[in-house]
Amino acid sequence: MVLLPDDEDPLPDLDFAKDFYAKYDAKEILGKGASSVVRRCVEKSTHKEFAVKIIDITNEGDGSLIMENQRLETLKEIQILRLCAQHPNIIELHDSFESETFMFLVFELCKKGELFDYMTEVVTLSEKRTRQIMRQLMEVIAFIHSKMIVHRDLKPENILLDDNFNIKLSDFGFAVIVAHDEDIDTGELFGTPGYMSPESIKRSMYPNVPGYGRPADMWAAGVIMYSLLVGSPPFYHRNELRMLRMIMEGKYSVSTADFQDISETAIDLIKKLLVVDPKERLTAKEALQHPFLARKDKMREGFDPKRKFKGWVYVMIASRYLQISHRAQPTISISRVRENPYAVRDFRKLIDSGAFKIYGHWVKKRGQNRAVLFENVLGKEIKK
Ligand SMILES: Nc1ncnc2c1ncn2[C@@H]1O[C@H](COP(=O)(O)OP(=O)(O)OP(=O)(O)O)[C@@H](O)[C@H]1O
Repeated sequence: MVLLPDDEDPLPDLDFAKDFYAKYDAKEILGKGASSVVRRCVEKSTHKEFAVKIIDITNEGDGSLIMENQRLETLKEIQILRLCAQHPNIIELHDSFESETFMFLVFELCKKGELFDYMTEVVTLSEKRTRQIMRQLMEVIAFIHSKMIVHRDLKPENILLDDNFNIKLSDFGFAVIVAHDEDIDTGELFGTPGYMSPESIKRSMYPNVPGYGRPADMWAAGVIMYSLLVGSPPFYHRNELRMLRMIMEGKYSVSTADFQDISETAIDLIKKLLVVDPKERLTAKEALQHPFLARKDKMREGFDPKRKFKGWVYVMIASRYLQISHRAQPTISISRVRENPYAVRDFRKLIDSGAFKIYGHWVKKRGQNRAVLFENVLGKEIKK
């Protein structure tokens, strides 16, 4: 057993992993999965950093019982990752090793971690930032779907970010290759409840409904887009069965205070992704043509004095407008804030970021306004 000074988790014995140790130095733990540990590692020949996913394929510490399923699933994941190797927004599998008891998958290192953590940190993303992420996500989906690969577990936890905040789709553990869009007809539920499509849930409940396929990924993309803009998922209920029912019925809201600052174009794309009938749902190629994603954000260009002068004129006009509108802004009355603090933009941001810091991003549920929590405290104080 090998132990690094900074963690308690043992590294696989040298004997079990000599091929890996011959090429790499294992470093600190980056994260853990259900049956895997991910560590930073350094390639000895190039001194380049990578992330190695070490999967234990035994269910006895001594390696006596090989979990053949785990091994076969990992081999299938490797095969799919190799098929996707050319895409810049898919995590690159650099190397892989198999010993009697462990499998080692060496991936490019994504230092910025998961999109999920980034969302928890920033609460909500601007439309511009959402557009950048969703465009990359749709390009990746269009790419894998052109190869008839269905990811089946798209969610912010499986989207890693590189140093430049480009997305890297990871975790192809549930991915399958299909021939047609109704090919996945297993009664077993795959994926993560909040991101599951209505058709995959129905398939698991009723044996005589059709199977599902690529559109299931587009549903998950809709859930991700909603969560990026709003900061909470569209479908949530503490009772999981109720949540699954909400998904099957496509019951979500785009009319709460959360949507006050969100453009019609963005809402329109969400609505066209979160369509219950998979045949009516946008494909990734179609989504890329949607005005929200097709819109070009201004790029930095070379110096142009005429444009620069024009820019200054706009700045002057805008600052004058801001001065006027600032003066004209209604003062926020205490009674208005007491009545509904969540309706006041600045308070909304404050409540959101406070709630996120304390509870994490699951706290905000559909139908539950976080202002209620705020009001309760305030109410009690007033009564005193
Ligand atoms: N290439 C990478 N670069 C940086 N961090 C990574 C990389 N791959 C995984 N991680 C980190 O390691 C953690 C565990 O990864 P892993 O893929 O094993 O997780 P998981 O998807 O939660 O597990 P499971 O495979 O059981 O579903 C992730 O949460 C992520 O933060």
